[in-house]
Amino acid sequence: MADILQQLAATLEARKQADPGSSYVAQLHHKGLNKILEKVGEEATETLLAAKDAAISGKPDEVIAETADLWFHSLVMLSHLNISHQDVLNELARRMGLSGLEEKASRSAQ
Ligand SMILES: N=c1c2ncn([C@@H]3O[C@H](COP(=O)(O)OP(=O)(O)OP(=O)(O)O)[C@@H](O)[C@H]3O)c2ncn1[C@@H]1O[C@H](COP(=O)(O)O)[C@@H](O)[C@H]1O
Repeated sequence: MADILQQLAATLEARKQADPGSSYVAQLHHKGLNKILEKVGEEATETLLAAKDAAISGKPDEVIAETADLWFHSLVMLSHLNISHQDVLNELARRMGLSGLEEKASRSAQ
């Protein structure tokens, strides 16, 4: 999993210098942050619609494909902002073993 993210992130970084005529990722960078955010929002909506459908049909294919689209466009967003995907993985690692309920309670106690 981390390997795939690593490989994809390296490709996304390289595509910043690529020709928008021959690369979808270069095209997104060329169009700018607003276009990238539009795609993230669009893919998030498509993911939740696919999840609702999957809950009814029991078929996971569409929700898997839409989640991949969402993760991919989120990685493009991070790359555009020069934020490493590794920082997100580190944040998830930091949270390992920290109960979401405990974390929420510690916030409201502050
Ligand atoms: N993982 C992906 C990936 N997932 C989804 N997509 C593209 O994301 C787009 C999703 O947009 P939509 O489904 O909304 O389709 P659309 O209607 O064509 O999009 P818009 O016109 O609305 O922008 C499609 O064009 C998909 O092909 C991806 N494009 C690229 N990658 C990875 O990025 C690498 C670099 O891609 P290029 O920059 O194109 O070489 C590839 O080798 C892949 O590893």
